[in-house]
Amino acid sequence: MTETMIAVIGGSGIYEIDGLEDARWQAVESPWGTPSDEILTGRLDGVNMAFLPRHGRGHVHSPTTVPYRANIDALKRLGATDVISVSACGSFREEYAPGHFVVVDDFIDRTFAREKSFFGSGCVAHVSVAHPTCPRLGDACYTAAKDAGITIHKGGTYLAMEGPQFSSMAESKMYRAWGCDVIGMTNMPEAKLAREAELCYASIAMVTDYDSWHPDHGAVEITEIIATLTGNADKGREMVRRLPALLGEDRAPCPHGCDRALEFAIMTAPDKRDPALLSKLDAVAGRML
Ligand SMILES: CSC[C@H]1O[C@H](OP(=O)(O)O)[C@H](O)[C@@H]1O
Ligand SMILES: Nc1ncnc2[nH]cnc12
Repeated sequence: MTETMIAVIGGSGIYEIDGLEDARWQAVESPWGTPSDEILTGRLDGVNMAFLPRHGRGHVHSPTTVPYRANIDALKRLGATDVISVSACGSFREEYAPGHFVVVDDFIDRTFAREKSFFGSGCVAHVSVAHPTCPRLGDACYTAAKDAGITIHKGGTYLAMEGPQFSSMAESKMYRAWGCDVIGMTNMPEAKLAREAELCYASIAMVTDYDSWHPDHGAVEITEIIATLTGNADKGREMVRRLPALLGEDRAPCPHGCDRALEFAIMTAPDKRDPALLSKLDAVAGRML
């Protein structure tokens, strides 16, 4: 058994969580750069918690400039075992209405201006992201949200776009035709990096709008998104408050293998590995190096 640490990455509109015992914001240094902000740590119902505002307090980072590698590395360094991403999103389905939550279980990654891996020349690794989220963690979020009276849907494919502009109507219709359910700008490469770092990752998408495909709704307006976000953010915090009781203080190995993702992934021969890269990989892959 390992001691659980639930890390929450708060998206647009979620810059803090309340109710933590021994709460303190702490700076965590990472060889992958400076994380989006300090990390709020504490305990909730006896379980270790960490909270990181993805865009930084005051919303400093755009979806492209969020330091995804530093964020995931810093959470791993602190001892996180489970990462829950809570994000605003647009919806491609009539029944996934603004104010509803979706447990995302797959992604299409259309981002193109971000560093997507901890690995590379000098230490090459290929992890599987066939199933990019953790069903155990997603199920706990679903139960927590239901218990909090939130309308939540199980399962959805999230289209990760580069942004920062919203999609054109033609793009929106195309993503819908591809079978995508929701759209946002931040869950990639975050989910891929969490897998490389052997962290369980669940994504809860909070619907704020119908993107631009819907004939009865106009273009996405940031003012409308912000209005919906305010209500969603309170619900998101309600869901988080219920998670420690569901996940527990100690954690059995992940039945889906998220915590063993690197086991056969590293390709580079030990004598060909770059010592400088290996030293940066101490937290993410130290177990395997
Ligand atoms: C505020 S609307 C656009 C913005 O909101 C989402 O951010 P996050 O995923 O961090 O909640 C979306 O991905 C865009 O970055
Ligand atoms: N329609 C949308 N497209 C991309 N990111 C979003 N975040 C919230 N709504 C969005």
